Amino acid sequence: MSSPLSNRLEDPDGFDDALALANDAAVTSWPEPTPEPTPGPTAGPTRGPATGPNRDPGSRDRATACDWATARALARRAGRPLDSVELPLAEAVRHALAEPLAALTDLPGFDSSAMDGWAVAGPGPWVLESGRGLLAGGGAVPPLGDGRALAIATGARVPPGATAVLRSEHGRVVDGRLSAGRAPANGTDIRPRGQECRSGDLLLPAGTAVTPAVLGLAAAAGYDTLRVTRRPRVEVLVLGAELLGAGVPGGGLIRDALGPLLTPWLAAVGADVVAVRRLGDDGGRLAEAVAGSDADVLLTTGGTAAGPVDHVRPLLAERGARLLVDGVAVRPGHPMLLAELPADTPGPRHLVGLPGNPLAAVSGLLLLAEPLLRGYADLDPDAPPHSARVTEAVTGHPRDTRLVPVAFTPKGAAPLRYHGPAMLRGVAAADALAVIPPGGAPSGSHVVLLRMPSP
Ligand SMILES: Nc1nc2c(c(=O)[nH]1)N[C@H]1C(S)=C(S)[C@@H](COP(=O)(O)OP(=O)(O)OC[C@H]3O[C@@H](n4cnc5c(N)ncnc54)[C@H](O)[C@@H]3O)O[C@H]1N2
Ligand code: MOO
Repeated sequence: MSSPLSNRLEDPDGFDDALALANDAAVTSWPEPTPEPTPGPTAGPTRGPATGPNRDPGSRDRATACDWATARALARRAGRPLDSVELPLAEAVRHALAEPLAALTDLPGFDSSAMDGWAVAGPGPWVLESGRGLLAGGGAVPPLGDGRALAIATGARVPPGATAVLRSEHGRVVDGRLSAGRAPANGTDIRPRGQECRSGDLLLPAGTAVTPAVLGLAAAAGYDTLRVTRRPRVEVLVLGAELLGAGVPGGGLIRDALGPLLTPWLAAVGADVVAVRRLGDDGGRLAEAVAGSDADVLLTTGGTAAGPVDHVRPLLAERGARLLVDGVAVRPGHPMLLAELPADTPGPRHLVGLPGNPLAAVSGLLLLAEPLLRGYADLDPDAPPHSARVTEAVTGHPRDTRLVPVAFTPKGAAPLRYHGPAMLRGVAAADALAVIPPGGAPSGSHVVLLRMPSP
């Protein structure tokens, strides 16, 4: 019997073990990121609008397609940071700081106890002050005289005159006198005011991604709101008369798999999805939707090839759009495109055309949509290409780069089955798409990985 991983890539429609593999998968450790190549002067947009619906899509793509890294770099360059907005902390997460975060207070704002125990003044033993002691959040505290001690809780203000805090487990109280095995050195377990920062200190530079931890720091430093770069507003136009929005498909119709996938995916890479509209195969409705959109970016699915109802390229040509990326030499996903819409008309600046085949659409998300949208949002590319060893040989395309779903395992990146362009089973279990160069990747060789965005 073959191993559960064998023949995955030779038999893309065969029995799937992707989920079983994913369930066992542990995250591997990642070598240094591979820098993204910067396209040279000849790698930029070289052509105008597409040239009509009736040419052979394969030959068109070959003539104009760029490589995957150039596509990412062009998309990244096209997405220029948007204007800034002031948002309450809770809404600022997953944005980029539009201005440096400077402390509005010293941190800590007062000398505070790092431990539960006693504030002590001078070398012991000490006379213990009576009363309940000092708690976090208490007001001004009277000075502590030399030779005296006072119970104190973690986070409470240390009284003036105290020289150290003695931890509760290091002291003993007998008849109102506190003694310690060894007297604490001056400053022990006192967090001095301003230890982490002084008011006005730069805590984080502009451009930092606002993570939950950044929100915590901002709150600690006195912020209720943050000025952040606006996230791009994206409208998704799902094309295809065969697509159902709900229910079990049948009768030649299929479920729209991309609408549900795209909203959280786009949110995860730094965009706000303002609408997902299914437009069937109606070129007129598509034209109206493009003309009437007030989003920053339009994202279409399907209709990128040269079939009778593939309206995207012809419409872009009609509108005088410029194709920044017109096909990418990857499988799946080669018909993907990125267009710049004319600046003299209001509305979206860019349109990303994802191929209709679901895995091909995921390729387009990683190569075009993600870098473009993160550029708009001023976020670093979320998934700088990493690399890992493939756990087995992966067959290559003769000329193009293959993007193959892989799961992270302790032994490296394991290619998954069901990676055909129309399939989602492989990618649903994947941590990344592995970039397989033309000709293939031998077992154990390093390949670049395009990671799935975290939810
Ligand atoms: N003569 C050629 N035909 C095709 C070529 C080619 O090189 N020469 N390339 C093929 C490749 S590769 C792809 S990818 C597709 C891209 O076509 P479109 O972007 O025009 O996509 P559609 O034709 O609209 O759909 C393709 C396929 O995907 C299904 N689909 C579409 N949208 C969805 C969705 N939201 N959820 C689930 N599935 C969807 C659709 O039903 C089709 O089966 O062109 C090939 N043709
Ligand atoms: O390249 Mo298509 O985009 O294989 O599915």
